[in-house]
Amino acid sequence: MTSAELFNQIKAKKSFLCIGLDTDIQKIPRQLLDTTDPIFAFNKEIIDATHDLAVAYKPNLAFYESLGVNGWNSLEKTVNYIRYNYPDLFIIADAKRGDIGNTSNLYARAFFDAMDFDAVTVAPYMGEDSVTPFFTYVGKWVILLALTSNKGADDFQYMTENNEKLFERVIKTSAKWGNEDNMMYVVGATRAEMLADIRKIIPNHFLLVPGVGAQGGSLEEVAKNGLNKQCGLLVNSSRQIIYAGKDEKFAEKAREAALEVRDEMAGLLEKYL
Ligand SMILES: O=C(O)c1cc(=O)[nH]c(=O)n1[C@@H]1O[C@H](COP(=O)(O)O)[C@@H](O)[C@H]1O
Repeated sequence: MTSAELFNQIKAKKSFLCIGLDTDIQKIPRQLLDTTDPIFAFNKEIIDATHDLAVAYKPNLAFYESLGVNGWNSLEKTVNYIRYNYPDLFIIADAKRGDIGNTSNLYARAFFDAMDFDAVTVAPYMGEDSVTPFFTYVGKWVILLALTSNKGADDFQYMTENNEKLFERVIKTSAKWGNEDNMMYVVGATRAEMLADIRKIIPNHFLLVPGVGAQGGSLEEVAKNGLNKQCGLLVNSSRQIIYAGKDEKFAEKAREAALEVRDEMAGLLEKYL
């Protein structure tokens, strides 16, 4: 998918919402536990109830890998379900990978060939040859961690040399490895005050912004500082949406929560775009 195609979807849906499928076997409604694949059953209902309000879904791999081979099967079924039923949606493997080139090649094959994800989150620490193998798959994306939403972001990401913070250096250097149609950056919503500076370095790239909802980031702040002329934002919310309801009406409640976020996004697109 190109950035222009993504923007078309955003305009049509008046939404830049990415729903995080952080599906936790201990949090899903009990009645699903009797089905053959509770994780997939939960995801399917959430996706069916929200697909017209979101432009992307982001399964976080930890929730699937922690269940062993069954989790991996649920993940694959989820990706295929979205791909075949709602082909316009953008699917992100939140895997935070990256290794020596020879190994990154196989991570790329895993997410883009064995499975049909559109994008994978990648950690920048190992540098260029750990990232570029993902670009061999045309139409697929790397989403590089730049400034993360967690407290630990303070440990390294703000280190400064010659007036340049480490995350700014990561963005500046890595922007040369790819382009605006195969590379996005993660910037936490809890760090929205840095978005204006980040936009000076990469005015046109898409950003994946997690940290609204359960982590307390402000959607208004993110939009005000982060929107560009092609929207340029995918804002992720996981727990706030998928666990909005706990009983048999969980999918309906997830839709209500997603609708609330989508309506706010529609207003922000009108206000700032
Ligand atoms: O790469 C990510 O998606 C990510 C980066 C980051 O800086 N912060 C962050 O929360 N995430 C992920 O985004 C999701 C946030 O979930 P909620 O806090 O429940 O909305 C989780 O899957 C996190 O792993």
